Amino acid sequence: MKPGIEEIEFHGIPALRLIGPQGSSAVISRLGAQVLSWITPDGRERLYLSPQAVFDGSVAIRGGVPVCFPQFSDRGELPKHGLVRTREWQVSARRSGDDYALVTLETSDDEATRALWPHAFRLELTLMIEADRIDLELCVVNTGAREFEFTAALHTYLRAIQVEDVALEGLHGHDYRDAANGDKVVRETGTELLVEAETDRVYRQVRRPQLLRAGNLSLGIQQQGFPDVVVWNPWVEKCAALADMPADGWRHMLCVEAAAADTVQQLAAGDEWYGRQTLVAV
Ligand SMILES: O=P(O)(O)OC[C@H]1O[C@@H](O)[C@H](O)[C@@H](O)[C@@H]1O
Repeated sequence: MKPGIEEIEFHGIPALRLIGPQGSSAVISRLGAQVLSWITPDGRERLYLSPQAVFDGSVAIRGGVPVCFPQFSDRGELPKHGLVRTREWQVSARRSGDDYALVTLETSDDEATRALWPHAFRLELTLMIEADRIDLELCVVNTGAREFEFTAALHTYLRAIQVEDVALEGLHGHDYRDAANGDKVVRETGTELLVEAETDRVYRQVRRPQLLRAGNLSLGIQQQGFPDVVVWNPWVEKCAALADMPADGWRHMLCVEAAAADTVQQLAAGDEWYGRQTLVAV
């Protein structure tokens, strides 16, 4: 099948399916511009989407790649992870060629966002699929007359058969803020990160790619523009407290997020900022 783009309903909401080369595909919803599925040519789903996720816009969809902006997590006065996860985005570009398909969705400030955050902005989220990879790019445009500050993330939920069998390489030597341990700042001394308990870390100023080794679901992960990498798994107890996760959900996911979480970004009036995350099946 030639690469292309189809309008579909996914769990009852409008979405786009990108057909990539060699049987690959991805789904992105207009709600939150959230990538909800990525299937590689081997037929495997690479993203985690909770079977109890809610799709009515009352809360963010649990899984895939939520877009966090203009605030990461609860590090500020705004709702957790910002304002755009439950917004309807518009499709502003779509194209495909022999070896790729690409869509861009966008959203901008309105009365509801300005009531909470008094700034004018436009966000564009571009998803491109090729045979063995997806690229996600978040573009932030300051359309107002004053500089603003923001934090942001592509909050990627990677699927794991069993998270206890996963090892994440590439973070050695970086400092991280350990949100699961009183926000202590710790230097990573291990060559691989194993998930053996609740994990909620912001690795700072990461310039190397990571390798997620997980049996035959291994992935290369790379980012540009985003300075930090967040690694999150709620483990048993915190997962049990999440209404939209099944009891064993923690076992089948690991969030490896491209983020500007601890490094606040400043954007002058009229300027644009770009952050990207690339996932490659290896
Ligand atoms: O439940 P939410 O709002 O999707 O957030 C999930 C998690 O997102 C992670 O990025 C944060 O580091 C965690 O602290 C947080 O719990």
